[in-house]
Amino acid sequence: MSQIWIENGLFITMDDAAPSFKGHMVVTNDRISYIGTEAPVGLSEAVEKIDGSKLAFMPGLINTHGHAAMSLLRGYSDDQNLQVWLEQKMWPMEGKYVDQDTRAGSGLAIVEMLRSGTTAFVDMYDRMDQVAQMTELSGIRGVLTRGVIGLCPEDVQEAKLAEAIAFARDWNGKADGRITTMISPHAPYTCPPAYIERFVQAAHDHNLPLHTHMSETIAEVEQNVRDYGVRPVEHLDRLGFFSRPALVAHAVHLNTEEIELLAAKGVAVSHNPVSNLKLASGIARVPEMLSAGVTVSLGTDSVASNNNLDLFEEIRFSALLHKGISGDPTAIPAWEALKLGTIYGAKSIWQENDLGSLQVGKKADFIAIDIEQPHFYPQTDMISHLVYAGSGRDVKHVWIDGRQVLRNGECTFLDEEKVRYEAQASFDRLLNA
Ligand SMILES: N[C@@H](CCSC[C@H]1O[C@@H](n2cnc3c(=O)[nH]cnc32)[C@H](O)[C@@H]1O)C(=O)O
Ligand SMILES: [Zn+2]
Repeated sequence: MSQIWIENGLFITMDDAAPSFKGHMVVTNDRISYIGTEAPVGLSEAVEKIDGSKLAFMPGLINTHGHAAMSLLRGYSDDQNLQVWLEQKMWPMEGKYVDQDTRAGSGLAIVEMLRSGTTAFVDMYDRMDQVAQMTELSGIRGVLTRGVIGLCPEDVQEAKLAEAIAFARDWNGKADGRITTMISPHAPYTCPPAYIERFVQAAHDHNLPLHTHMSETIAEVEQNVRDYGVRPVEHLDRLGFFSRPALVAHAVHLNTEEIELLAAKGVAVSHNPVSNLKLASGIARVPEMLSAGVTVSLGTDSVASNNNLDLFEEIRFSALLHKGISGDPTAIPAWEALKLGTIYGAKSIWQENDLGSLQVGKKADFIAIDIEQPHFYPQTDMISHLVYAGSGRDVKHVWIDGRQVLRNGECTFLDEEKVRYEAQASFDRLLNA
């Protein structure tokens, strides 16, 4: 049995019953076994004590949409809209990837995520065995899925679907349960309807959730109406997509009926504010979705459209952006913004019983923030400070499943120098390939 005792820390729990307090937390093996203001009793003699007096602790952040391996393409194409960026810039480069590139790119992304306090990430890409292996090695938690673009001949479609199913089946529950999987047609505009139906069927057959990009741009919505006579939400609904647990990324352009339908069907939305701003896609109607009862969480999308994986930025953007465009300063208050990055993230990946808050019985996925810095003074409302003044660079330690995966800002299971070297080598090769 291993035990950790965090002494005299400031805990931001994400539990409405006790949002924040000075106190103690005990982790026994991979779960939180005690949290409270009083010192714990009856601990094992071998307990590892951690002085929490200069730190704030909170649940690890959950990034509910991204493409880790695209970290190699950071800064490769800025200041373009989605269509040009994807078709003329990303896809040609991605077409040159070999296994080592996906491995190098996802390694780089994982280091960046751990260093900025993300403990679980959703990843949609191909060559997913590489991503899964890096996930396993690094200690991070992943919800992984082989995304499929279906604009290809039928035999290639068959092979990709088979690969997506095989990956999801092989890796679900692996890495001590840190890896779970989903089934993902890339988007309604890159997969024909009959093909999407096969993903839905596979999700039913193998009891897996579904993930996709949806209603990201006005052009996408218009094209969907032109091609299929309905907007993307109704289109996916007709194809049975929402008959399974589903997580959709973006959902920027929704009308009120669509928001109500997503709420009624229990569809989770990954809001990617920075990527949506950078690609000029628009601003999702998050306050309306939240008041309609839609589960909304936060994603970075890839760094090729962000250009970093610091989820504290999405938290702050969601707190600011929706005030700005609604003219309502109470839109998405600090506590709600933090929930988007934590407990709502856990709900979006169907793991709210295990993740997203510091509560007894939950998995010990938590982060420690160095609050002895000027931007956290005066030390008053740390929830406000974390949202409006903090950043991922303030994260000092990270634990996942009770294992320390980041110590003093450095990954414990990955060789960061090697990761940076390999990312550069891959990029240099891709550029000249
Ligand atoms: N190459 C794969 C599909 C990969 S899924 C992930 C894809 O999503 C793309 N992507 C990244 N960000 C976005 C976004 O915001 N909207 C739509 N697609 C995106 C990315 O370029 C990548 O091609 C195949 O064999 O079918
Ligand atoms: Zn995406």
